[in-house]
Amino acid sequence: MKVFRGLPNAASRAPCALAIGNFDGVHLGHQALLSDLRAAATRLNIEAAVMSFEPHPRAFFAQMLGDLSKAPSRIANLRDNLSALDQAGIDRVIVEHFNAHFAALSPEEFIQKILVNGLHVKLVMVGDDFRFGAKRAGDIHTLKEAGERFGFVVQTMNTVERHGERISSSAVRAALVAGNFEEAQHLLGRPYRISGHVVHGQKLGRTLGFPTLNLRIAHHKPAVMGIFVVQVHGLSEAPLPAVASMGVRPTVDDSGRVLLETHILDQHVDAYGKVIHVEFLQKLRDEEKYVDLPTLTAAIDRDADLARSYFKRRVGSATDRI
Ligand SMILES: Cc1cc2nc3c(=O)[nH]c(=O)nc-3n(C[C@H](O)[C@H](O)[C@H](O)COP(=O)(O)O)c2cc1C
Ligand SMILES: Nc1ncnc2c1ncn2[C@@H]1O[C@H](COP(=O)(O)OP(=O)(O)OP(=O)(O)O)[C@@H](O)[C@H]1O
Repeated sequence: MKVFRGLPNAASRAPCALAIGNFDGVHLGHQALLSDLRAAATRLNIEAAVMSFEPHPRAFFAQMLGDLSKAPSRIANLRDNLSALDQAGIDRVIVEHFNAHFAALSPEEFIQKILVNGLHVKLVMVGDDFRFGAKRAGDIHTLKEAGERFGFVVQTMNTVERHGERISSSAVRAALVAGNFEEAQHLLGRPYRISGHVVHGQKLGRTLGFPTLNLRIAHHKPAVMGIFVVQVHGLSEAPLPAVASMGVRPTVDDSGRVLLETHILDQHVDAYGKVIHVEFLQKLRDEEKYVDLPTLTAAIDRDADLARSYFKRRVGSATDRI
């Protein structure tokens, strides 16, 4: 899969079937749409392409208004979203920088400059609620009318629902914020995981007795925040039981930088530079600012014990079923 930051240059503009959206989390609704897109592209013998936006348009508008509480939290980082698009068989992803210039494009300008001249679209696949262009003025009818003029087809997708509710990134965010990882898994069609390269931390964890594998989180508002029971994939055949903290570590750091720190239970692993996948299983608590390091260490000690009990219970219930 090829990834472009902004529109590809003229040499890379092969005709394509295109889906447009944020695709945060690549949930089951997205996957159904991408599967139809893949089939249409194969039928027409053209590339399957996705146009996505960075930052999320609602995060951009929230920043313009100076009210970050209006920005949507982020389900997945770019690496995980791209990897899910790759698995869906997409050939090309265009990550468009969403800025004031882009936001001001009228529906007609978006169609002419981006879809027709920029991407040579032959087919556009969208959900039935699709809106685009400045002030969200364009809809499926605008797109279909332009398709007749410019020679592309518009194909729409019926809404994919679960228990009568539309599956959406917003629904996944709500499940994650509530710590309901089972519901998130039902909406995503796979367990909720965050992946990344292990980076060096302040190495304070070792002296506290809890060394951690640290992943940098590039965005400021992850959908999960707090302390969690997790398991780590990518270091051995079986996933490793662990406990993790996603947050800004107010006791030891005032930079406001978000980190995902994972302590593997009861074994030493050296994973610097490796890519790991942290799967979230249960929320234990919110992050706290402790008065000193011994109080913090005692709290992490309790978290680790709770995580060990979680895994023991899980083994117990698996043996019960045999
Ligand atoms: C299970 C767990 C729970 C944690 N809870 C908190 C917390 O509530 N408040 C906090 O400031 N830091 C918390 N931390 C982060 C620690 O402050 C951090 O891991 C420690 O300072 C070592 O970081 P370093 O190895 O990157 O230096 C937690 C870490 C883990 C692994
Ligand atoms: N449940 C669904 N069924 C069918 N199509 C969907 C579904 N969810 C999203 N789509 C379509 O997938 C494309 C990308 O969607 P996008 O990520 O922008 O929306 P979303 O998942 O509803 O996210 P948010 O909740 O952040 O608005 C759009 O064409 C959208 O209409």
